[in-house]
Amino acid sequence: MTQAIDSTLTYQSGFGNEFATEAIPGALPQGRNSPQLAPFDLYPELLSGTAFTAPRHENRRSWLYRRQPSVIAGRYRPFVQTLWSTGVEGRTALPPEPLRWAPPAFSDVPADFVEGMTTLVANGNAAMQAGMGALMYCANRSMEKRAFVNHDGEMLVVPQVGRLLIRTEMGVLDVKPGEIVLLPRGVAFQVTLPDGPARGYVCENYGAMFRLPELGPIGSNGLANARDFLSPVAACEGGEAAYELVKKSGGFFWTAPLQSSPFNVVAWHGNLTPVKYDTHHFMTIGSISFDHPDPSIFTVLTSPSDTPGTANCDFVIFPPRWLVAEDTFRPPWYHRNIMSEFMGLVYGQYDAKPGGFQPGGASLHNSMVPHGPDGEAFEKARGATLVPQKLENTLAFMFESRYPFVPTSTALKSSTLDPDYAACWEGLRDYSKN
Ligand SMILES: O=C(O)Cc1cc(O)ccc1O
Ligand SMILES: [Fe+2]
Repeated sequence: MTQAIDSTLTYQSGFGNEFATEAIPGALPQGRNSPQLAPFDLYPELLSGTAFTAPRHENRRSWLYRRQPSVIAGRYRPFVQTLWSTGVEGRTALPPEPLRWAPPAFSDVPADFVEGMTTLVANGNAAMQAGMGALMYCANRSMEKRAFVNHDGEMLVVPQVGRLLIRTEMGVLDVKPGEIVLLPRGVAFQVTLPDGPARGYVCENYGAMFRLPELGPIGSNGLANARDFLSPVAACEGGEAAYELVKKSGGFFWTAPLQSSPFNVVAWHGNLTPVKYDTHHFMTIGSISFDHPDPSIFTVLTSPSDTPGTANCDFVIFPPRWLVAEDTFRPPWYHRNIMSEFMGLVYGQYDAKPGGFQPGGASLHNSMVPHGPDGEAFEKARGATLVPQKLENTLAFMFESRYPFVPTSTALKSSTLDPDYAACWEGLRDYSKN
């Protein structure tokens, strides 16, 4: 009952499609979901990602046909993971100024994807299904016979260093820097590191599931196209190997022994599935006349809140693109935003911060905190000859949320916190006095 995993994995394309996939032909019941006896005596199990009664266009669920139901597990005991915190823990007095972190160093202490996770900033409350955490992982070993399930939110993973081979209940995904992967709430997964140490960013989204943004006047194509999202095919793991199941629930971590693999789904159908997306497929839109547009044109995925147009979280990328705007200050403007901005850099340079913002680093510009291009970027842009210019080999991103982020005490105490970030704007002198 095993489907081989190799570097040429098969995927199904589309976002939110009704998929149907069988590791063994005939494993899906036809014309019904839960027959008295399912093919091969598999157990039908429903995974609901939205309320049963969610509107049809938002409703997400999948039927899994598995060798044993996921309720089979030993007793749960507490599991220690103190760096991965959830939501806003108490009040932290935070100066209303920008913050920036250098990339976290790889350590020799063995850590897998779960052990190597650290929350930098978070907002909201997982139990209230609002808000999100922005985390970074630094992993140097695979999750050997360990599976992880997150009850608190879906996980949007943005690898920055190293490939991730992610086995999920629905199948296997191979993800590298430049790609992203979205792991639904409650789906078991296991991360192995085929190329050695890995580092990256995670949005742990406690709120409504990420979806593609509306395109409005852009029309029916563009930005992230639905067909470029790839979902795994069913890949049941064979054998009776024992596993450890680690769960995160209500901000607490638990561990339970499993007698056999939780990746025992032989077939599944439905529209709730992990997906990966290669950001190179993003159809970027920008100004071909004048003025710097709002960064919402770079939205890949959005998690809405109850207020229209005011996201729980927007996932926004700054990919390679041409700058052609005339009579325009081309980098981002100086601004204050009611939305809160957490940023990371996967590779290359970010045009507003040519120095100081390093790949693997992070920045936080919270609600109403003034920010914009650093002195170097400003000087370059105000004097630039405005010929068409291509920004190449660059990928920055933003988790933008309506809820201000609270940094964790770990993040505030970290040696990676830049004590001198504000200095990057010191050179912005008053030119009007000339
Ligand atoms: O602050 C930032 O660097 C992110 C950002 C980019 C942009 O082009 C416009 C607004 C904005 O917040
Ligand atoms: Fe900004």
